[in-house]
Amino acid sequence: MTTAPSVGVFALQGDVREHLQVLTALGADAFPVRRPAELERCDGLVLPGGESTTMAKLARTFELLEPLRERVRDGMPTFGTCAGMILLADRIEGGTADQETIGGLDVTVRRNAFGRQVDSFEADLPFAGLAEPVHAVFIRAPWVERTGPGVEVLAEAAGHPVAVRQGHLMATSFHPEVDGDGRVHRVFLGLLGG
Ligand SMILES: NC(=O)CC[C@H](N)C(=O)O
Repeated sequence: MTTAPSVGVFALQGDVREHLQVLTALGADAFPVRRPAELERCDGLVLPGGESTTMAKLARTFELLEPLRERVRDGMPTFGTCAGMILLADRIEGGTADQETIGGLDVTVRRNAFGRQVDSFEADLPFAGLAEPVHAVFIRAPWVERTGPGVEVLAEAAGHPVAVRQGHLMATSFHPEVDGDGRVHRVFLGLLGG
């Protein structure tokens, strides 16, 4: 690509720094997003892992929720990881009664799906379009319970989708930012049109 794409990382809560590092290493102009003006600068956005109910509440408080919904609806490439996957989902199971999302991704996501016994685990998963498996780190992770017709499954674990794509939207249940392997982020940057 001729100029580096501007890629924001939602930064009101969650593991922001690791995403910024991976995106920067891949040549993106990566920066934290806490305000609507910062969101306006974004060619693409990452919604990191964290706590999805807290992230949604803070987005509402800081007047980012509606602008986020608008940008996602208007086609901004957006990548949600773990809690970020929950935020992108149109439907949640196991959420709190009043839990809001940004939405846009036609999936039903189950929060904390892998159960208490396996709070966190790691697995090497085949990932559509990548020659070698991805080392996936799951931390109190969701899985995708149901997908709409336009949703492509990129990876699965325990018989459920854990990475999906629908047009300009992409989401993983796991944390591709923690082991320094930039391949999944590179797939996302490919959605920015380069
Ligand atoms: N690592 C994570 O992002 C965990 C997500 C968290 N369990 C939630 O429901 O928001």
